Amino acid sequence: MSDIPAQVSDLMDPTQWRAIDGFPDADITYHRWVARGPEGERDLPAVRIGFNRPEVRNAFRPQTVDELYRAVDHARQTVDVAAIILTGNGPAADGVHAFCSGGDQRIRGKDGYLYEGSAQDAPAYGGRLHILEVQRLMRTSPKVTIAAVNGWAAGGGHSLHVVSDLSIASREHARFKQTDANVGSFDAGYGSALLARQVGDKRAREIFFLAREYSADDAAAWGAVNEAVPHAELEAKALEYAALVATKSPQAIRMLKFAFNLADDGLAGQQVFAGEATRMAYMTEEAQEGRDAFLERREPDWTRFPYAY
Ligand SMILES: CC(C)(COP(=O)(O)OP(=O)(O)OC[C@H]1O[C@@H](n2cnc3c(N)ncnc32)[C@H](O)[C@@H]1OP(=O)(O)O)[C@@H](O)C(=O)NCCC(=O)NCCSC(=O)c1cc(O)c2ccccc2c1O
Repeated sequence: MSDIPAQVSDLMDPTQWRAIDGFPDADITYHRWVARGPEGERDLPAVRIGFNRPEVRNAFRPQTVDELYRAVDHARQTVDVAAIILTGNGPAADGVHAFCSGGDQRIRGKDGYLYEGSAQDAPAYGGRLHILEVQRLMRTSPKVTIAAVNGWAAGGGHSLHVVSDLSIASREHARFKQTDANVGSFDAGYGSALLARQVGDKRAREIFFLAREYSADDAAAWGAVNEAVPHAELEAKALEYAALVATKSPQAIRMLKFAFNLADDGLAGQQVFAGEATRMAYMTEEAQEGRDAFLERREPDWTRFPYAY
């Protein structure tokens, strides 16, 4: 039985989680959902990733993004994980809750976000904008990402909820504000284009151009989040979603996720979808006949396989 981890957030019930080896609590926390009982401990099919910088409304700096990428990729490669819950730890000392407030403006250099100690003008230390790599990984990972928006979702944090497959918002504390244009930034990729798909073009332009603050109920009414729930129920609801996803066929879920992404992701989306189609084809006797014929140095015998109509 693993140790019960520290309670990293008001909503996290530590008895339901175990820390994941190799991921010490730092700018993010990363936990595996578990069931503990008299018979011992059993892993359950979800992980929880929490932004862990509540003092800056969970803004991300380059090392946060590195840790986030590594955790999302670890979850991607963990075959008994169906869903990733992405949320923010907190609240901060002033009692304010945050999901994520985007790039940390204090360490923004002239060409991106800087690692601690990096000299702005040294050529080896360019600024980073690699939250976009995390967004791409979230799209190409077969795991369903569920944003549990517990507080402020602003700027690049707003975009992370937009890119998530599903979003649930705390009715009391979730606040949505797309501040990119306030600070001379713009997510001109998924953060704006997918938002327009979700809420409609005029509303998406309003959200970006006016940078006003919106509530969980606004977001639910517009289809930007799946549900607004009482704050105390937010993580339980996210786990309920994850558990439901895990009752479905893994193959069907990944084909559906990649099918939803395909048109918007162009040829890159087609490639991801097609990769899974190839995996299914490899499982057929027909494809195996091709492999076997090559290895046995004979002509393949396709006569058993019809030209289906
Ligand atoms: C999120 C807020 C609306 C919350 O307002 P509130 O009044 O509750 O809190 P404060 O403003 O007082 O903040 C408390 C405390 O936290 C610090 N802080 C908050 N957000 C950040 C931040 N993003 N960076 C650094 N510090 C932050 C704040 O300074 C206070 O500190 P004190 O020491 O004074 O106590 C409000 O905080 C807010 O509007 N935050 C900024 C949101 C924002 O503009 N984010 C950046 C948008 S740009 C972006 O995220 C982005 C990143 C990328 O990497 C991209 C890559 C490629 C394309 C686009 C990208 C992109 O757009």
